[in-house]
Amino acid sequence: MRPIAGSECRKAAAPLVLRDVRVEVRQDGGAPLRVLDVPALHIPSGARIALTGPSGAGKTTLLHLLAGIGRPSHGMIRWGNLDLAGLTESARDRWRRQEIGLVFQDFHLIPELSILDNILLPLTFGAAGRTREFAQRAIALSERMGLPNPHRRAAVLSRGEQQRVAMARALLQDPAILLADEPTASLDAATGETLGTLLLDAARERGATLVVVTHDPHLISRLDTVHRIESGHLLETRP
Ligand SMILES: Nc1ncnc2c1ncn2[C@@H]1O[C@H](COP(=O)(O)OP(=O)(O)OP(=O)(O)O)[C@@H](O)[C@H]1O
Repeated sequence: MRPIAGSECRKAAAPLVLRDVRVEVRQDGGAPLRVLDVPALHIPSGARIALTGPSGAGKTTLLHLLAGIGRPSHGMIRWGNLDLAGLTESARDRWRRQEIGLVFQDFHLIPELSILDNILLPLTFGAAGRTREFAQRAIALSERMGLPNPHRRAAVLSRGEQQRVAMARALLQDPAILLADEPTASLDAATGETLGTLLLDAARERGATLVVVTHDPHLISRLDTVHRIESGHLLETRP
């Protein structure tokens, strides 16, 4: 497939290193409950990684830490020289807008807005501004994702179409790191395979690091490395 114009001038992703990362939560003033324990994790630049494991194991918690959404209770998270866990919330938000394309588990679309406006949504919060170039890029991404008329409202889209919008939005600013939470969940097999291919192609064309939370065996088989999490513990790695 044809790369989207403008994607040739991207930055390379930095490698990711986690050490002694723990997340503890407190509910109703009770004792802290450990929901994630990652003694060590290294994700090289441009790697394509699956995070898998049972429901409630801590996969989304880990993915959000990699995106700088929340901070660990303990430990170190570094992207290259950047100490992500040491940044303030606003600095992490800025960093995420510049470096990360994130596909949330439940899409995070605004139903009243069009496909196009949903794809352009990240510009509302960042410094980049909604330029003609970004609008053209959003239309190109929408076509690339196989979406219908970009002026249709998100409210009328199927789940597969919503997922395509979420993926186009994640690619808008040509991120060096792509993170996706269950991108093929609750889609039929054919749609899941198509969206998996779009995601893998997008990562490959950019040389982006790709981390995917998934239970989908077919998608897992197409990624380079599989990390399994159970009850908050990062257990095994399959190259
Ligand atoms: N802020 C929080 N407060 C209380 N519990 C939390 C919090 N964040 C995560 N948890 C708990 O941590 C555990 C891991 O949640 P997480 O969403 O990371 O699991 P998951 O592996 O992504 O699950 P699923 O596959 O069902 O999406 C769950 O038991 C969840 O309830």
